[in-house]
Parts: sequence; structure tokens; C-alpha cells
Amino acid sequence: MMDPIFVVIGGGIAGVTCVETLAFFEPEKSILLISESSLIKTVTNLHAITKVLTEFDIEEVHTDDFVSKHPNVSVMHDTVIEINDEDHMIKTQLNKIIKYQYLCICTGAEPRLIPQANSFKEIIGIRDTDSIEYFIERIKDAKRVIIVGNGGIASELAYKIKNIDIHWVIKDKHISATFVDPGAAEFFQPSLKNQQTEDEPVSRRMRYKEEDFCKSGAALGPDWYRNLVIRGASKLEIPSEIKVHYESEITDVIKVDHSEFPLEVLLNSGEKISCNLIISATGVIARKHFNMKNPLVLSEIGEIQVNEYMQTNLPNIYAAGDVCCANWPLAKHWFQMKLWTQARQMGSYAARCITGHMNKEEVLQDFCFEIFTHSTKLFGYKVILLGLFNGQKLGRNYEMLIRMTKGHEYIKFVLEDNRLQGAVLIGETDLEEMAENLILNQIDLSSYGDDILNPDIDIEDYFD
Ligand SMILES: Cc1cc2nc3c(=O)[nH]c(=O)nc-3n(C[C@H](O)[C@H](O)[C@H](O)COP(=O)(O)OP(=O)(O)OC[C@H]3O[C@@H](n4cnc5c(N)ncnc54)[C@H](O)[C@@H]3O)c2cc1C
Ligand SMILES: NC(=O)C1=CN([C@@H]2O[C@H](COP(=O)(O)OP(=O)(O)OC[C@H]3O[C@@H](n4cnc5c(N)ncnc54)[C@H](OP(=O)(O)O)[C@@H]3O)[C@@H](O)[C@H]2O)C=CC1
Repeated sequence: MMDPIFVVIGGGIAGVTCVETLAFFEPEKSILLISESSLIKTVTNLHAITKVLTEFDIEEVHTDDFVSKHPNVSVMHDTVIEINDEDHMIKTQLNKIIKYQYLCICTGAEPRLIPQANSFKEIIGIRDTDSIEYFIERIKDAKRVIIVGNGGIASELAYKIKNIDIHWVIKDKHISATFVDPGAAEFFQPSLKNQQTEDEPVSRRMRYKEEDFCKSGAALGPDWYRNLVIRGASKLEIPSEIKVHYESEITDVIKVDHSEFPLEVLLNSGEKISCNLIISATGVIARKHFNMKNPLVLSEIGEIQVNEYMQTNLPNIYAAGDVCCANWPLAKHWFQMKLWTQARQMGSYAARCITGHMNKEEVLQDFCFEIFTHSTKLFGYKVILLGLFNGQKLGRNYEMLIRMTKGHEYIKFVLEDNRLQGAVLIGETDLEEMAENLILNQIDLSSYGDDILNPDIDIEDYFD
């Protein structure tokens, strides 16, 4: 094999998008994707909801199909174990040495489990298809589980798991704190009591088919749980109620032999819970199990730092997706979260930076880094988060306008100096375009007062 010009490590959404963009801009130059598995993740049906906010489906494709679409791309199933930036070389587990001109590291992240996980196999995390299979297998015989964490995975599981007693242990005063404020959490409360049933409305997005649901090392993503049946061993059709332990953390776990519940868990509140299984949905850490000839500069929590061109500190080595940390002066309304959308945006932008640098062209930063946008589904509702949706970066000097119709919609606008800084839109609000524009344009809204959220006034008329 001839040495490739570009090498991308990681078959998740960041790596695959990087490869696709490189193939688009440089169709004559050879690209090698190193993927640990034979399935890689591609984005399909990309749909722009607003200028920046997008929705898309994810398809897990076999590498043969992927390669057939991109004649200058080859894929190697292997694991990178060493990167030598001085000689522009990488070494793999199967002892292959590959020279590169440009390298992009997209090795993603892995669950950061609670410390007690080191001692108990009953404490598990969820990241990829292997881990979800293991989880479903373990929960089948369980009667009581503890979910720890208050972010995306915990919120989705609390809504999804059936036939089991759930104790949800969270550090905060309200549920789903990574994404929403206490008001929105209150809006979601009824959904917690009346979890999803089998006849949930069909989502427009692609779901994984049973036969598609095979091994892939990349993170799961939108809709990962929709066609899964996650049931415990209890007879109840729906759990009577989820018990949420607010402002709580696990301080100790003890093994109890010969008991229906093999774990006894102590919370900082002094409360004790016996359970079969603990799901630690407590965030991620960057995944970089390879040796470096020279060290990469890392963030405090071990992510690879990249500048505004997605470059690491080492020559011709870039990084994108969950493995990296944006280390440039951030636009006011953007911040990094480890999300599918950002993995895609970074992968694509990294490829444009690489080709731009190679061809000595000016690279302008992608507009997507001007404003944070996220579209997802929580507790059965469409959720759109824009800009500084939780008042991030604003200190205490901001106002909130809220409109809520129980069971229908929850809208929150975050204002500073009468200018919109962020928005939470839950339900079919149809306000995403207007809110995004108001955040980007920073129009002074003082003359509109509270009419901004008056349902009887079509605010868009103001701006025509
Ligand atoms: C359960 C779950 C649900 C989620 N739901 C959502 C959601 O609804 N919306 C959303 O926006 N985001 C969601 N996310 C987050 C999203 O999936 C991630 O942010 C995104 O997939 C990160 O993509 P990535 O390409 O950076 O990393 P990954 O998907 O982790 O891919 C990294 C790839 O690199 C490979 N790799 C690692 N090391 C090596 C090596 N040394 N050599 C070769 N290959 C290597 C891995 O095998 C993997 O294939 C979810 C995540 C999880 C776990
Ligand atoms: N719908 C979506 O968009 C979804 C997105 N994802 C993404 O997947 C990745 C993994 O999800 P997830 O694991 O839920 O991570 P998140 O980062 O979303 O949430 C982690 C949660 O765990 C809490 N936490 C951290 N350490 C502890 C601890 N020791 N004890 C108790 N709580 C703790 C955090 O609190 P604190 O912040 O206070 O430390 C936070 O509430 C994330 O990048 C997430 O964004 C996952 C599922 C759905």
C-alpha cells in the first residue's frame, strides 16, 4: 500500500465526517481511515432547521459500502497504539507502520464511571453497542437499579427503563440539569411518572434495526434506545414511581452475599439503597490509548487541546470530536459539549483546515462555532437548546422570560441588557428560527417587553 496523504483515526461521527470532507475537497489524494470496527457511522438526511441548527439521521454502514462511494478512501480495521510526530508515522496493534502527511485524531471518549466501579462489576457505563448489550442482559434479572448522573444518558434511561424500581441519584436540585433549568425539569415531571409506553409516536429519525445493531466501538447517539426494550425482572408493567434522590451522591458501595440485592449503596444523605445494578451515567473522558513520541498538550481533564484550526500542538496533527477540547477564544454564544452535532461540525471543519493548510489557502472559521445549537428529545418532547440556554457565562446579571403550557410546551428566553442570549424550546414551539436570529443579531428587545413570548402576538411580524 502506498503511504496515504491523510490519516484519520476513529470510525465515529467525527472521524467519518472528516474523511468524507477530505474526500470531497481532495478527490485525487489518498485517505486512510483507521477504524477499530467494521461498522462506521455516517450522517444521512442532513436537514437544516435554521441557519445553524441541524437534524440528521445516523447510519451505521459497513466499511466496504463506505469505501465504494469514495474511491480515494481506504479503511483499515486496526487500533493505533503509537504516534510518532517527528517521523510522521503511526504504529498499529497489528504491527503496521503507516506514514502520513496530515493526521486527524478522532478517537472519541469513554464513560467516566464513579470511582466505586473499579471494585464492582455491577456498576456499568453505556457508550457503544457492546456496552448496551451488556446492560440489557444484566438488567433483565434485576429488580432494582440505581442510575447515577443527571445528564443525557440518565435522563433517557429514567424515561425508558420499565418493570423495575429505579432510584435516580443526582447531585442537583432538579432533574436533567445538564440540559435544562428547574422550570423545564418541573415540566418534565409528569413524564417521569408516566413513562414511555410501547405505542410512543413514531419518530421521523432512523432507528437501528435489529440486524444493524451489531458491534461498533463508536458512541451511540440520537435515537439509540428507541427500538430497544429495556426491562427489568419485576412484574409491574410500569414502575410505580421513580424515586429521585436530589442533592445526593454515592459515598460507599458494599457487597452483600446471598441476598436478592447484591449491592448496598450509601448516599451522602445517610440513606441506604439495596440494588442489583448501578448505571453510572456520569459523563465521559477523552479516549487516547496510544503512546506519543512527544506529548500532546491536554486540558485539565485530559482532552487534546486544539486551536481555532483544530490543530494540536504537534505539527500536522489535528483532532476533532469528543477527544478534543476547543482551546480558542470562544464566540460569546458558543461553548463545547460532547455531542453528536459538534463531533460532526468539528470533523468537517478539521478536514477543511487540513486541506486549506496543505494548499496554503486562508481558512475562515466555520459559522457553526458562533452559536451553540442542539436539537434532541427528552422525556418524549422535542427539545431545542440555543446559545447560552442556561445562562452559561452570564454570571447573575440576566433575566428570564418563561412561557409554559403543561404537557404542551415550555419556552425560556434568557436576556441580558434586553438582548436575547439563549433559549430553551420544548415541544413544537416553532420559535427556533426567530430565537436563533435574535441571538445572532443581538437586537435590542426592550421596546417589545414581555410581548416577545405573548402567544397572541406573532413576534416575527415585528421583524419583517
Ligand atoms: C448512549 C449515548 C447517547 C447519546 N445521545 C446523543 C444524542 O442524542 N445527541 C447527541 O448530540 N449526542 C449524543 N451522544 C453523544 C455522541 O454520541 C458523541 O458526542 C459522538 O458520537 C462523538 O463522536 P466521536 O466521533 O468524537 O467519538 P466516538 O463516537 O466515540 O468514536 C470514536 C471512534 O474511535 C475509535 N477509536 C478509539 N481509539 C482508537 C484507536 N486507538 N485506534 C483506532 N480507533 C480508535 C473508537 O472505536 C470509535 O469508533 C450520545 C452518547 C451516548 C454514549
Ligand atoms: N440527548 C442527548 O443529547 C444526549 C447526549 N448524550 C451525550 O453523551 C455523553 C455521555 O452522557 P452522560 O454520561 O449522561 O454525560 P453528561 O455529561 O451529559 O452528564 C453527566 C452527569 O453526571 C454527573 N456526575 C458526574 N460525576 C458524578 C458523580 N461522581 N456522582 C454523581 N453525578 C455525577 C454530572 O454532574 P456535574 O455536571 O454537576 O458534574 C452530570 O449531571 C455526553 O457527552 C452527553 O452529552 C447522551 C445521551 C443523550
